[in-house]
Amino acid sequence: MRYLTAGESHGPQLTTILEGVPAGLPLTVEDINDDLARRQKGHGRGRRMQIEKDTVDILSGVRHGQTLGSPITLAVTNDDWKHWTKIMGIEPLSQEDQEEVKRKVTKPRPGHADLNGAIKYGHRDMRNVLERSSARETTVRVAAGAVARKFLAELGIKVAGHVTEIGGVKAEPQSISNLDDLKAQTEASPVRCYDKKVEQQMMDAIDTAKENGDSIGGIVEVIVEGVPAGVGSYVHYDRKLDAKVAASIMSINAFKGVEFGVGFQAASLPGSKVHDEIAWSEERGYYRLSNNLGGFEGGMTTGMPIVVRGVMKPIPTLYKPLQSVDIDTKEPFQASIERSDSCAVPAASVVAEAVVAWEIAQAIVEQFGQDRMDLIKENVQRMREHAAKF
Ligand SMILES: Cc1cc2nc3c(=O)[nH]c(=O)nc-3n(C[C@H](O)[C@H](O)[C@H](O)COP(=O)(O)O)c2cc1C
Ligand SMILES: C=C(O[C@@H]1CC(C(=O)O)=C[C@@H](OP(=O)(O)O)[C@H]1O)C(=O)O
Repeated sequence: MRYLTAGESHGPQLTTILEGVPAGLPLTVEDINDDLARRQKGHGRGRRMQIEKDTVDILSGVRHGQTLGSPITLAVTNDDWKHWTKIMGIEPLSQEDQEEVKRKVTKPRPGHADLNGAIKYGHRDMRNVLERSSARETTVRVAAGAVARKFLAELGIKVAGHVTEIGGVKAEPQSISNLDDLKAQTEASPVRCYDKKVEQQMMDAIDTAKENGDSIGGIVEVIVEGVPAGVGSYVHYDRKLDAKVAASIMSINAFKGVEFGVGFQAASLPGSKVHDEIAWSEERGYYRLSNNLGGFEGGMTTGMPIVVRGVMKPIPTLYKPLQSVDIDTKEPFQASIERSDSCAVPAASVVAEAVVAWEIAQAIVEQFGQDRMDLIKENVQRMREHAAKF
């Protein structure tokens, strides 16, 4: 399975084409809209989220509520487009419109793709860069992820994402063993954090940053339960599933690092506190006495929950201006801005769920059969039985 996305932040719509989703997967717009709505929430979002009410149109690849095996086209309309039809118009500008729309973006914002993208593509108007580098694109990645999540649910695999840290305020390591309970707590939280004790502190940290014209980042965690052991491979660098999952997290705008299980703490722990000892029982087959490695050994799943975290840097557009240089005049200036999120870590936890769900679903389709939901289900079940008896 693979997908491409297209669309500018203030253009008419975002689109994705999903290739290789097996035939026979039940799929409705509601399955996708639910995740789109979850991505729009979260304390710290800016005014744009009041304009947009993201919903999907399924334009191909689904008939009577079932996938066909043909490419699936998903589109989300930008409600803000109506305010940008001239600035973002597709046709060449008339003389009269040129006067009205002539203001180019020549002042690159530190932390954004603006300057590097302009140098790379030769754009003297950096709107040509920022429109596509914007995280608005994550809308359709969440739509693609919702399809992957539906696929995984058919195989009894659950995916949950949440926030574990915002602006230095940390949640207690979670002790909830049931993923459904964890999800219920997270969904009810304005910062998508299961730890009620720190929720208010997280919101206060966001509000303080905003009052100071600043922004903050944080850490999100995604847990995937129910993936059989042996998905991925150790035989080649580009078949290692942990590497693909890490790349998917790093592909989210503003993400700067990834860890699995105990992650970076492994640098200071002895091996006896890191490696997950192996046990066997009649009911469970092989299992681990701990899950410090976050569900991966040798680029393959261990059968334990996958636990992956990503760190998001603070939002780069600040109300407190940072210094930059105008690319036309070469004069220094201090950027001031009109609107931005001050913290998007809760929203990013939904994006992280989506990209991880896609990678796991893709690995399963590749390993257990490409075309038909019923055959994939049988093959996954066979693999589970094989592992239990092994
Ligand atoms: C859900 C989400 C919302 C974001 N909202 C904003 C925003 O409102 N303002 C902003 O400056 N950056 C925002 N970002 C981050 C930028 O898109 C990102 O930092 C920028 O494109 C540069 O990419 P890089 O940080 O990956 O290098 C957001 C990121 C995500 C994931
Ligand atoms: C539109 C979304 O996020 C946007 C991501 C973003 C950026 O620079 O990444 C900048 C802001 O866009 P605007 O300048 O239009 O307010 C955010 O609102 C979204 O998440 O749907």
